[in-house]
Amino acid sequence: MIRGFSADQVRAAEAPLLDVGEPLMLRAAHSLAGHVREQLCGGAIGNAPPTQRVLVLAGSGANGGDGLHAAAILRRDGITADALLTAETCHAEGADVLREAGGTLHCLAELTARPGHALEGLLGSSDLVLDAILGIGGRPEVPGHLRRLLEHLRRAGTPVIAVDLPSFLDASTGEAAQLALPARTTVTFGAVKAGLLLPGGSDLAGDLHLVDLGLGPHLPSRALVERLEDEDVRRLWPRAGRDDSKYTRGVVAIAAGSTRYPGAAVLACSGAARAGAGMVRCLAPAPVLDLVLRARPEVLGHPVEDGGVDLADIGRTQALVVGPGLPGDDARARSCIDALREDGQGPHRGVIDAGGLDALDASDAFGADVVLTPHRGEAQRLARRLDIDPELAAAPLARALAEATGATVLMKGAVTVIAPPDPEAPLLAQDDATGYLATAGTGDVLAGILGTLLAAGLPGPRAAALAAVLHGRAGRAASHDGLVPLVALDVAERVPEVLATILTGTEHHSEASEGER
Ligand SMILES: NC(=O)C1=CN([C@@H]2O[C@H](COP(=O)(O)OP(=O)(O)OC[C@H]3O[C@@H](n4cnc5c(N)ncnc54)[C@H](OP(=O)(O)O)[C@@H]3O)[C@@H](O)[C@H]2O)[C@@H](O)CC1
Ligand SMILES: Nc1ncnc2c1ncn2[C@@H]1O[C@H](COP(=O)(O)OP(=O)(O)O)[C@@H](O)[C@H]1O
Ligand SMILES: [K+]
Repeated sequence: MIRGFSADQVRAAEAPLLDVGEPLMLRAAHSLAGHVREQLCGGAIGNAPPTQRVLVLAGSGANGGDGLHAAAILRRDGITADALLTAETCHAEGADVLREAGGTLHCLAELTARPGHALEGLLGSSDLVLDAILGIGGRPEVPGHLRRLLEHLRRAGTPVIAVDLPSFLDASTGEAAQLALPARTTVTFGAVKAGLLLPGGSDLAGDLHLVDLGLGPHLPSRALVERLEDEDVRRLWPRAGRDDSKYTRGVVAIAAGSTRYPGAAVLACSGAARAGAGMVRCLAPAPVLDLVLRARPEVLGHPVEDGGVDLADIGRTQALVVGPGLPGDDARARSCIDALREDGQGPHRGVIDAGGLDALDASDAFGADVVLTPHRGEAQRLARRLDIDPELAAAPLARALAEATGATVLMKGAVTVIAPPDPEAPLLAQDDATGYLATAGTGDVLAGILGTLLAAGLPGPRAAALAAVLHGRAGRAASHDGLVPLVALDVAERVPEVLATILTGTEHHSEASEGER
């Protein structure tokens, strides 16, 4: 598990080490320089091709200091590293050691004041840029004098390593300035910053590489944000045992599909079946069931008429999925929501998606094992009805909806954010997907996968994060790692193979960490 902390939490954890004189900046700089060497020449010191040049963009604070120290270390290893100072002041000790090591410190204000293209010339001769303009003290706004620099680097596509975090990113919330530089890798010090895991920061960070500075014992036991990795999937995934029956493994009932959107039922039932439900029931009008059973003969069909469903009639069910392909006024939406409510007949675990979300009102209250799965538009519509500011960013919007409904909220997007109803519990943020998942019907598949995990008895927030991992990875597999388009049913069909890869640990996975996840 990757655990993300706020800027204040990181500063508080660093304080006792700095008080006793631990050389944290030097340690950070050595690890950073090591990483740069690895990028340039596979880790062999003194072996860098002499033509490759590193340029450190150094701001006024300690983040700039990390970059300047790292440049000096690289120089001492025979790698050409210089600095471009982006502010009026810079980290004095870092500047001294880089000068002593033979490096040049260019000044941005001077270069831009010169006639001609001195700045572009310097940038054009750099093979790798270290972004050390701002660290955890940075605000997500770009001052005017830095625009030309950032615009040029974005256009040129020069590889960037972010020092601690991409500059102009809020370390705690993930909010980023539009011109912030996307990094190939982020080398982050002491602890992963929460903003690197959330929408905004996660889009900029590239591969995460955590440098252990010994902060572990000083970090709070609760992180702000968590992210599941393969080892977590291996730990949490429900396995079938010798004593299991289809009922003990979990029965999921899915109220989905209508005359207008019949395919949604096929997709949701396929997601549920492929994720390993003991049994999938589908509650839908007869023509929809006909379609579902042609695609998935293993599903049990429960025909419904206009008047909704009597759940007491359908037999044992551990989780209920309601909403894919339902108009908000479909009678199944209200009867299933009533069952899922804290004061309802149960089951008290399930998924409310799509049309189900549009049928919710302010009086509906749930427990944490009910998961709402809105995309941004659905979340905003629901927020308006619940008197919540619909313009909030994804994470605070998910938090507010969870608090208002008592349910877990899974907010869809390139980064999927999951808010448990307990405001003190960490958010979960998964970034496993591909833009090719932005195609009709993939959300229906996700609802089915999640329904199966809830039916197996997993707690709402964990089930939601696991479903997001599986769904994102299946999307990646179906699109050949983001190379070719996919259709929603492909995503369901790829779930078993992706799961097998994760459970057997046969795929290279995130390199985040030198110990402190
Ligand atoms: N502490 C430790 O033990 C260790 C810390 N380490 C390193 O320290 C880093 C934190 O350093 P830091 O606190 O000096 O903050 P940093 O982000 O470099 O600069 C903040 C300055 O920038 C300014 N500023 C802010 N936003 C701005 C904007 N949009 N545009 C322009 N300016 C802006 C702001 O000025 P203000 O405007 O607020 O007066 C302030 O002066 C951390 O990320 C890690 O790399 C490592 O060495 C390991 C050990
Ligand atoms: N740009 C993107 N990158 C990665 N995943 C995405 C992107 N856009 C959407 N997704 C994912 O695709 C799914 C789309 O769900 P949804 O919008 O409900 O689709 P539908 O209602 O058509 O089934 C969600 O799981 C979402 O996280
Ligand atoms: K930085």
